[in-house]
Amino acid sequence: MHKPHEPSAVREKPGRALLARARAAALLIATAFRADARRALLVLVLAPVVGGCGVVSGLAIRQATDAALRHDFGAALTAAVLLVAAVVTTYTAGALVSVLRIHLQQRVGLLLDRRLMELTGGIPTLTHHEHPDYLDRMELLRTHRGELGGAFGALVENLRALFGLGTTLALLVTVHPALLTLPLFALPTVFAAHRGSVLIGRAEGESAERERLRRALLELSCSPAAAREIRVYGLADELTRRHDALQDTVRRARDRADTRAAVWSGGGWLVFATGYLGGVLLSLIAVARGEGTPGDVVLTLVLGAQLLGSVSGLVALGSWLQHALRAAGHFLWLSDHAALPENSPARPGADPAPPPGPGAELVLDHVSFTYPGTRHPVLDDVCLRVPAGTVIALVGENGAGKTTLVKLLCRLYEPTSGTISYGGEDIATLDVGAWRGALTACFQDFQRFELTLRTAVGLGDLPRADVTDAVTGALARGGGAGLPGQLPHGLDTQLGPTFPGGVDLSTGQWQQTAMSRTTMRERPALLILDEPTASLDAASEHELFARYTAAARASRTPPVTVLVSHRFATVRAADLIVVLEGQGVREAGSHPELMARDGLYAELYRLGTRGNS
Ligand SMILES: Nc1ncnc2c1ncn2[C@@H]1O[C@H](COP(=O)(O)OP(=O)(O)OP(=O)(O)O)[C@@H](O)[C@H]1O
Repeated sequence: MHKPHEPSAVREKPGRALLARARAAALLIATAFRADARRALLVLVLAPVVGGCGVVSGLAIRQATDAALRHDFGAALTAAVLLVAAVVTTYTAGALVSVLRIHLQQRVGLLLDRRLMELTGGIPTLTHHEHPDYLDRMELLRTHRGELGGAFGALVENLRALFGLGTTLALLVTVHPALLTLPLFALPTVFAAHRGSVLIGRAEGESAERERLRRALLELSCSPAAAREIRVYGLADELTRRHDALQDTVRRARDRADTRAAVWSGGGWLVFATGYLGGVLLSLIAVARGEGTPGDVVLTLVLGAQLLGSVSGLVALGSWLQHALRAAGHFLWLSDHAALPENSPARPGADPAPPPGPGAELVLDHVSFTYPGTRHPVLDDVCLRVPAGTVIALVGENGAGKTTLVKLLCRLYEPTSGTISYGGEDIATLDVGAWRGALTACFQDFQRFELTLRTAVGLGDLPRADVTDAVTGALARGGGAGLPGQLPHGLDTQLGPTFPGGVDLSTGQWQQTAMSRTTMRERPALLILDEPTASLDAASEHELFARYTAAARASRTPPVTVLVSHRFATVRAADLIVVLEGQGVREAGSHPELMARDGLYAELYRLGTRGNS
């Protein structure tokens, strides 16, 4: 199992890093072309042109200097016109490149955001949420998401700077071949910047898990849901202390990396400054010996300064590019992860069958399940046969595995061994989307969708989400018939305090929207009710479940209804009661059968109803 203080697997193997960067660059260029092919092409052509303009300016300055010293007015004027043209092109084309770059950056960022939603939402099970690697990558992606958008811009700017550097060097050679060695003095600067960026990236990777925990504490402290308990238990200071401790370790690790990166960078610049000084001396000596013109000295000074600008620009841009490519690399990791066979909605090689229609038998055949990353099975060798139309209640102490069984039925996890079949078909071989479309479920920790009441209920059956009769029918079945009348704009009331004019509901009212959402699908094969009514009183819960089960039983194609509840007044009405204990089924039968057996159920029942007798 992953230990909190182990270095994260986010760290890259050096051999693979180059390939990963190349893939990331290809992803950015391809996304830019998908976003806007014409502008992407224009910016990729214009960027080198702008980069090369600096050299034209240098040539014009040399020409103007020598012509002025010769008192050649015509040649000096031509050089001046060339200089102005080069400067104007640099600024106008440069401005155009910047505008295009920003436009494309935004489009690329939006496309990648959208893809990110597809990737995270498209993984059919919840298993990936158990992987520390996945969580760490997501944390890094969240932190550096902004850089993803800017990544294409980093590529363009590097292209411009690289072209500028190349042409500057080509011209320096014409002054003195030895000046070609000048870039060698720039190499330590580039290496130092790369080294610094690697150190910073490594520190970020290694502290990603602590940073994720820090952020979780921050979110917890700001969460309205946690606000009451934080105050009642006086947790604010403790949360802040834990947050600060994590922040300190993260900051220390990152500060250490920043300092080491700065030392590398300073050393690199010192080497370059020495080379530049040597280059200028060389051209001065050449003029003193009559081997060059004063224009050459001016050119060396101008190009040397330009080289300095190009190299420093390239170094800064290079580290921008490194960060951007690293962010794109996290994105690619996620993309690869989502493409793994176990994360694919369809099993490889299988042609998923549609699920059998409602009104069929549900069978659990030797089902075992262990949560990923853990050792002990939560369910072990569970066998159950549930005929069509049965209302089955799952009972057991906290942690007995009731919700886990429900998650397996919804295919949010796959059994570690054994099969679950419906109508004779192993549900693992069915199309996962179609299987989920055939069931409906209300969970203990249901979602409070901050939408209009109509949509919050209607999205229980998306194709009919806007059909008023369908929504009001679902509200009636789900115990929320009175809700529209209690809200200022009826079905069209915006729910939730986040939105302007949004109305917050009581816990019971939120529960009614969730229960109503569950009844939007009219002919489900499987109806799952996993303690969604915990905050209703026992009598209301009993009445609601009685209504649900009566409607289910009256259907011509009755679903299997799976009920999880700790309330025995509700449970006793089920056709089949399954008591889970010690990873398996301890007892199963109807209420009279189990009471006659006088086993665990009878004991729990007596305990659960003692207060009511
Ligand atoms: N995502 C998870 N990763 C690892 N273990 C988990 C996970 N979810 C649940 N468990 C463990 O599985 C066991 C069964 O949990 P489950 O939620 O199924 O119990 P339950 O019977 O529904 O409990 P309750 O009545 O409290 O809702 C518990 O020991 C729990 O700690």
